[in-house]
Amino acid sequence: MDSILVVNAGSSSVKFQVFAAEGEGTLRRLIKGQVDGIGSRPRLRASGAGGDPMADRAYPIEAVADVPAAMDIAGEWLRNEVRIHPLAVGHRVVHGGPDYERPVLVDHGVVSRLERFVALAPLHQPHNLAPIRSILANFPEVPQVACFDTAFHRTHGPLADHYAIPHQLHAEGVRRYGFHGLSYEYISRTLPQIAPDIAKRRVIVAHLGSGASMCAMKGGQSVESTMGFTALDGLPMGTRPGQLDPGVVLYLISEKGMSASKVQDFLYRDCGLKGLSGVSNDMRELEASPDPQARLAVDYFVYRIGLNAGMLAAALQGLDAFVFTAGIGENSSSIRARVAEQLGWLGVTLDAAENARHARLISTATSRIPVYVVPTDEELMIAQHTLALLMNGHSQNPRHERVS
Ligand SMILES: Nc1ncnc2c1ncn2[C@@H]1O[C@H](COP(=O)(O)OP(=O)(O)O)[C@@H](O)[C@H]1O
Ligand SMILES: CC(=O)OP(=O)(O)O
Ligand SMILES: [Mg+2]
Repeated sequence: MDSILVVNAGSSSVKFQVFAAEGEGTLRRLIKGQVDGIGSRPRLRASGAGGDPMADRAYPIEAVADVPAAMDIAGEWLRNEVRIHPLAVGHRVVHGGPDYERPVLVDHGVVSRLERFVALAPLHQPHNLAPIRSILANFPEVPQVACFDTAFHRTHGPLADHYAIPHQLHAEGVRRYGFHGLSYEYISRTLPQIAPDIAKRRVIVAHLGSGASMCAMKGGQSVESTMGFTALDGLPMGTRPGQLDPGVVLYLISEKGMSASKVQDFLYRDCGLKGLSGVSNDMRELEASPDPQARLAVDYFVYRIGLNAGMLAAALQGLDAFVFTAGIGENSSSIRARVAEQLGWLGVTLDAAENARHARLISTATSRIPVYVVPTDEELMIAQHTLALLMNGHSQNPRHERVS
């Protein structure tokens, strides 16, 4: 059977899915899996078409210390135990820079152009490109498609796209790209099935995972994002600080004598929930911890989501709905409840029981702003783009099938 393998390396997880490509551009999910808890509680889990478990293995923290180690575990399982031979492979590539506004078939030239953005996404880009390079070297006949986090945000107008810096830097690519675009694209294509009228209006989507950002959408298109040139800006994340006065970076260099690479490591790996709590980068561990610093980190996360929601509501000149997605947004009813409290002044009232059972609609019938939980599916988005590129040579409007 013709299958498409999708690989999505995030900052705390490697996610993968295998789809059967059936006639007329239809996809059927065969396998869904992930290695998550990298650096905290590593675990490989995978399930088959009907959700039947295929693997569930825990690893000691030192056995899966980073994303490449997680990638090896997922790759070995798929090769040696599932024995898949995909027709094509679709990859999430976090940074597409100014050149790529849609998915692209990969060759050596594309890989070298994407390597230029490694410095702009050091937690992701190297891990996105490593499997592409390895498949190019070992299975050059297998088509590969790169799908970009940045592409969905290319609808930003000039005000959202600029920093107040000399124009020459913007011309050479120092812009507010925005990330998590495959997740937002999936929500944008799914919302019309859930709430058709609302999908046409002003919506804030909060992608709260290990990396976290929010997107202001109007009519299903991105008009503003909390992330910018890199995936460091905006909300606090597992190990990244989110919005930070650039003066702090100058202080680290001039007063602490830190080199550029030390500062890079610090900002990408030692800050955020991990740095502030001193306990963990993993929201599950912070929520379970009695440590006051862990509580401060969770409070800060919730507070900054509220502040940024105010900013995005201003960009949209109002708000018609709020959507939670990604690891924390889909699974933590207590974070959702606390964020909703912050959004009370905008007209949000949660239904505690619906929130506790992770319902699709979690606001009360009288809430002025409806609040939804929509599990994201970046891998399905990537599979659709990959199939569309293989079939038509372009991927502007992939079919959006619901898959089991
Ligand atoms: N039940 C849960 N409660 C709270 N947080 C959760 C839960 N399940 C997952 N998470 C959090 O979600 C985050 C991972 O989200 P995910 O979207 O998979 O991240 P990424 O793709 O960036 O690696 C982690 O911080 C993890 O602790
Ligand atoms: C861009 C980004 O932060 O991605 P992730 O949340 O998957 O780490
Ligand atoms: Mg992710």
